[in-house]
Amino acid sequence: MPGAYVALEGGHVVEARGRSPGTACGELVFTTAYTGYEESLTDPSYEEQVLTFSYPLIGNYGVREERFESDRVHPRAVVARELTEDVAEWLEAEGVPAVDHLDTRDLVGGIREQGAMKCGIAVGENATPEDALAELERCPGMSDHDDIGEQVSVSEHEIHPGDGDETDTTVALIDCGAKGSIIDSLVERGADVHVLPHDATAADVEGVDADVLFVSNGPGDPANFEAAQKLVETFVGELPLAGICLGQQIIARALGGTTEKMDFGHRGVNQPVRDLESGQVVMTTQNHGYTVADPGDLEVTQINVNDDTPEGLESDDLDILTRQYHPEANPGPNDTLGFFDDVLSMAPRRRLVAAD
Ligand SMILES: NC(=O)CC[C@H](N)C(=O)O
Repeated sequence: MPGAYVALEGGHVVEARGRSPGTACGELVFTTAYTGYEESLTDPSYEEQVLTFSYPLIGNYGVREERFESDRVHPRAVVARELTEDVAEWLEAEGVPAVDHLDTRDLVGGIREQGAMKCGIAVGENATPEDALAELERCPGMSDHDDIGEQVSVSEHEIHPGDGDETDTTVALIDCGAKGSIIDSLVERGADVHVLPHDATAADVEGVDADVLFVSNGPGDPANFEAAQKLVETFVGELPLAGICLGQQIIARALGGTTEKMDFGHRGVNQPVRDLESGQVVMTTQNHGYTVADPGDLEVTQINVNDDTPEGLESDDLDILTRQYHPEANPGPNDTLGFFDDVLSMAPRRRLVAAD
């Protein structure tokens, strides 16, 4: 596979070693996570992005399906300093182009200085720098993917019954590209989880008799999830609301807030977050390129220690609880798993049982 090229916005082309053939384009982003490559590569939030690993060796403990967060690889292409044979074979089987043996430090430095950028990739026997540039040329901007929810969401209602005999909570989870661990974290706590498509209607939510409306993580610009935002607007004050990452952004927008694109985002497993009430700092897993700029009617209760961006939003009056980071971890630390207990404690039926 002699030809392997990465064309960067501005026209600079970097030569690499081809590990999985094909052509692709996407938004070039990096994660600093040093483990959890299977979880990251199957996280639907990476749809339409090209994922660069800043940790130099990726694949050193193999590839196991039980660690996947969804049923396929989501980044359009993968870049690393060194990919093991296992990972290269997996990506080739999935039809996802991959390159290594390039200076990822330089690449990451460039993204930090210039921000996340478009890139084009061409890998194969006859691939040329011009092929990579042609990919770059045809690459849409992240916000132009207005059908991105369709690419990652379930198309039909799915039910995941809660663990244990008696369930006292039903969660309607709006699937904007949900990681499997979010569903598992709720099911493990006994909740029945009804996964609904990203464009579910109010009647769909009413049909499952939900105690909590939960908006999942997901890819792209939160402005492109109009249906989910409308659902939140419909149920605010009627049902407790919870959200993770894209879910936080959608809920903030529905409550009169705004979101904006960050320069290069937060992606990694050691992002420090401070709780403003307790002062406690916890380590979190993150993967986002947008942030809440104005929280609207919500209160900011947690912030990122590095740049003060909002990490937790709440409203006691309206029963709303959201996180910008990923409490479900996978990959990353389990410090914030208690979020799921806090979300379920907002459910009216749980409150009744707890009061008995
Ligand atoms: N993990 C996520 O939900 C990401 C949210 C959104 N796509 C962002 O990049 O900010």
